[in-house]
Amino acid sequence: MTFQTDSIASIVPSFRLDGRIAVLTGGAGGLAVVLSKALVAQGAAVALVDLNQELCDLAAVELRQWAESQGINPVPEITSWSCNVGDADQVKDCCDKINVHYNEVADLLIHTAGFCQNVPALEYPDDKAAALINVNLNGSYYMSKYFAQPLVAAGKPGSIILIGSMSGVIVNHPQPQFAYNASKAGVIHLTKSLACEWAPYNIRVNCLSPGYIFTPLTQKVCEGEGGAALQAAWESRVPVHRMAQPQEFVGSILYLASQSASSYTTGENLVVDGGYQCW
Ligand SMILES: NC(=O)c1ccc[n+]([C@@H]2O[C@H](COP(=O)([O-])OP(=O)(O)OC[C@H]3O[C@@H](n4cnc5c(N)ncnc54)[C@H](O)[C@@H]3O)[C@@H](O)[C@H]2O)c1
Ligand SMILES: OC[C@@H](O)C(O)[C@H](O)CO
Repeated sequence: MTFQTDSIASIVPSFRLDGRIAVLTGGAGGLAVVLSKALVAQGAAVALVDLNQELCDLAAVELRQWAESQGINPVPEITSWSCNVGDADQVKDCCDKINVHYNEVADLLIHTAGFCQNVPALEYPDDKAAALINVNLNGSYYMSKYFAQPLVAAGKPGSIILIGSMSGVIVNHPQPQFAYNASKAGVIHLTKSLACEWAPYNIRVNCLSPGYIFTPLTQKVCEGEGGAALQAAWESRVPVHRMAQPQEFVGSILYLASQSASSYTTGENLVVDGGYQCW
């Protein structure tokens, strides 16, 4: 493959996503609500997918209103879909319906759906731990597989961004969460495995692994009993001494989504954690 370097456009990548169709799971969640704005601002149509239909519908309405308020014209098509990502049949059905609706195969998957539980391993009910691993790890596989199959059939390139966590490379302290940590370590290695299998189809698969972010996932812990002390303990272990805001992940997502900026990036786990894993 030869690359031109005779114009600015052939050297400086574009982060525009015009014409792309993005499937954004966990679409009603704290990280996705901000990422969805960035996707729409860059010109992508967005299909929000979440277990919580009501909140997902509301997120779609609010996203459209936000885009209009920002003068984005035309507003790319925004839709809302209900799906349990831990159920393979539901995932296949949802991916198929999105492609039929847009009359085109979606080519960008950002998979944020997932959850965390703090339970000591010796006391964790087996079915509860298995259910978490099913959603976080198997769900990442189901979404990737049923997103990729139609792309391969259509011979269209695409980009998959799975959301791991720094918990996939370190063990958080002091809260116990072995099932979450193991599920996220699995997501990171799933990323590498799929990247190798799907490179021949021009489908790049990468993982973004955040540190602690202020979203409903952490807010319910930080605002509960003993939450302030826990947050202080977390922040004392972060070199930048604070938690992140969701918008601090937009740059990484746009980089991994852009076919020109990250054309040679696949199988990567991008850890964005304020330096947590350095200490
Ligand atoms: N918040 C953090 O500190 C943090 C740090 C690292 C990684 N992460 C990861 O980032 C992702 C997004 O987290 P967030 O902070 O936005 O959490 P969040 O709780 O705000 O959002 C998660 C969303 O996923 C949805 N969801 C959960 N289970 C689902 C299922 N079975 N099917 C479909 N949707 C489901 C929820 O309804 C929710 O809308 C998660 O994968 C999380 O593990 C979060
Ligand atoms: O490690 C950061 C996140 O994955 C998450 O916020 C945390 O582990 C929840 O306890």
